[in-house]
Amino acid sequence: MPPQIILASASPRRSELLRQIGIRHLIQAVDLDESPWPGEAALDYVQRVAAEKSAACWHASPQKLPVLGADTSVICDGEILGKPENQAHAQALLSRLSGRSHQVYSAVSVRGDKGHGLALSISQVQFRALSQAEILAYSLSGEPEGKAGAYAIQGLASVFIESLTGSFSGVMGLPLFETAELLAQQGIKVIA
Ligand SMILES: Cc1cn([C@H]2C[C@H](O)[C@@H](COP(=O)(O)OP(=O)(O)OP(=O)(O)O)O2)c(=O)[nH]c1=O
Repeated sequence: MPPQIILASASPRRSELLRQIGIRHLIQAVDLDESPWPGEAALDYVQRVAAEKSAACWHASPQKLPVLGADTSVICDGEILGKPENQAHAQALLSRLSGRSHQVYSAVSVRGDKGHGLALSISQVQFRALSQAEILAYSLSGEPEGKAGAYAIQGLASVFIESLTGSFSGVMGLPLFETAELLAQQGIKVIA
């Protein structure tokens, strides 16, 4: 069966989530400067970066398949936490999240012959208090690497999460409700 879309992302989580809903895709990751602009609000930032990822791939792509780009950011006290640079940074990020709630913003952008669609998913995640031993062990597990906020809801960190309001798939990197709506705009149906 031929691919239905191009996924403009190096994230294995996004590919896994697309597979979960049966969307056949090629992977063509794009390399962008993902730094926030000075004074840029987090809500604007995630949407801009998702749109830039799909645009870069769409303009470079010879196959005229719809292109999907996404961006996921963890926001604590209005600040974008980003991915950990090393284990010490991962521990610092986890200490910030311990015993409190934060937001996860996930934006999806789909471009195709039928135009451009952009959607945003906002989730609220409550972490229980983490001990120093847990923060250390988790940072050594390798799981924080490459993950916004230094944790993976789909992994071991699930035991830190007291509650989630919003979208599990959105926190993991690709909100599937919004994704299905954007794909439908391009004539791609997930179910019937
Ligand atoms: C919060 C959270 C994030 N993540 C991941 C999803 C994304 O891969 C990553 C956020 O970084 P992104 O910059 O959104 O994506 P990426 O760099 O992995 O891939 P690309 O830019 O090529 O699209 O964090 C999880 O896997 N689980 C989680 O619980």
